[in-house]
Amino acid sequence: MIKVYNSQQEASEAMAEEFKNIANQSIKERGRFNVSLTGGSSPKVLYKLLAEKPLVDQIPWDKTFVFWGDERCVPFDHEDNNAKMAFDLLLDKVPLPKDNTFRMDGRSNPSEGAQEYERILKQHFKNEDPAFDLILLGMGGDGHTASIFPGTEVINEKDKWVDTGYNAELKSDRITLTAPFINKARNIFFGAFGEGKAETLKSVIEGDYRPSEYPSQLINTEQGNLVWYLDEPAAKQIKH
Ligand SMILES: O=C1O[C@H](COP(=O)(O)O)[C@@H](O)[C@H](O)[C@H]1O
Repeated sequence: MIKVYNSQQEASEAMAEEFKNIANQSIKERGRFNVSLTGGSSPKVLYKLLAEKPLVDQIPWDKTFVFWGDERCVPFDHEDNNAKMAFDLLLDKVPLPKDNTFRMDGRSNPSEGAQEYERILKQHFKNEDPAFDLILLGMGGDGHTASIFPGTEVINEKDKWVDTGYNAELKSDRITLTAPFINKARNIFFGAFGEGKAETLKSVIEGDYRPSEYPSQLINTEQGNLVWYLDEPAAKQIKH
């Protein structure tokens, strides 16, 4: 489903409302809310909104478990660290127990970091279907999502839940959830804002299936809801 709003602010308000609904529904049905966060620019307004009243008081943070969809292999206090951004804008401002957060760490060895994160996920989901209640994703201007970049090996991964990624432009190692694991989620929100995303969005949503060029095309939930939250400038080249 594609939802288009006048601005990133309006789209983020709608995402925040749905985030709250999914959190409460998940806790009602399964006792906890498992969410995977994204980095980049697209979730920043959403994170701020979730930390503000009234929403902050409407989410049962003590039953919320926070993971990440991808991470850059940089120290936690580095300005490019995805988890740091989420802590700064959201997680440090809400009553979320610190033990309920699970950061990726690939600083010393990305491959070992990916294996370790898969072990953490398997332990967390050992008594239930390994499906996130909600995964937040962004889409880069090159069509990547999480840290699944064009032309990289992780695009073809079928079995692992977590793998290494590589950003050739920045020459930086990454850790990322794989597309098959992301696709198990009950809900996936893709946020993309600004005119700079318009052309790539058209290729991803309406173009031929070429996932090695546009890895975001790999994302397609098996059993859940996939919603694109866009602003008008990002959506200007697609039918909606
Ligand atoms: O490198 C990354 O980029 C994507 C997209 O970011 P955006 O700034 O274009 O929204 C992001 O989803 C991912 O978490 C991040 O590591």
